Amino acid sequence: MVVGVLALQGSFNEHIAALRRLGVKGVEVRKAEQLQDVSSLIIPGGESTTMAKLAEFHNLFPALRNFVKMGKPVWGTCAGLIFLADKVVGQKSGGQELIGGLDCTVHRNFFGSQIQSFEADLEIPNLASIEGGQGTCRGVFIRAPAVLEAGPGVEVLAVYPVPPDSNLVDPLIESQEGEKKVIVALKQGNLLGTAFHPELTADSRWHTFFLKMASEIEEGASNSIVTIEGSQPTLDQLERIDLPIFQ
Ligand SMILES: NC(=O)CC[C@H](N)C(=O)O
Repeated sequence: MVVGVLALQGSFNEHIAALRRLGVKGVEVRKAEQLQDVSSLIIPGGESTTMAKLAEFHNLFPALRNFVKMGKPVWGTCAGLIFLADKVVGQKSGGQELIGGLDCTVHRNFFGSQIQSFEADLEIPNLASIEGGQGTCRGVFIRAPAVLEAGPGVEVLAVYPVPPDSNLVDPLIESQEGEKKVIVALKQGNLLGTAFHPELTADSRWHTFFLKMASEIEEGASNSIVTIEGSQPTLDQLERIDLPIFQ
């Protein structure tokens, strides 16, 4: 399995570095034909309107949509999540092209502007039960989107409370205590979406989760994950690796 990382704009280098720390080779994807050489794809965070313009300029959308429709594993983080959503609100005037496929509505800048970026611990029971480790992960939210509603086929992997000053009328999830929440991580078949940036933390569980998901989807196929020769780290080594931003 070769993991492609859409490398038009945004945090593609950080995803490739996160994969490298797991001993997995990530390949930069900038052209439609390069999608034929990868079996899964990460769409990084960045700025979705700019990324969409670049994707349009390089005529990438038909190939990206086809990749999703073929059932290939795709993980969108932040702007990448916006790309994967079937419906987006809060777009710049004129909107932007989307890949679609993830049955949900995303608010593009739900948590506000750049200066309202924040970090928070997120409860991740499903992820922790599969990947082990503690029951929370650090969410780095940079001008982050949120999922306002999702279809029945969507598995919710993390939620976050709606800020009290939000003008959102009808969030999807209301807890027993009446607290309103939005979805910030979700999965539907071959598609994974996170509104935050796991590639900016030392916690590799979202990447290992995606790699497992991709392997499962590809099960039976002859190709397996391409590792960087001689660099497969032991768990012990992984713990000692320097962090890009947050521990
Ligand atoms: N960190 C991010 O990817 C921010 C995404 C941003 N809200 C957008 O519209 O594109």
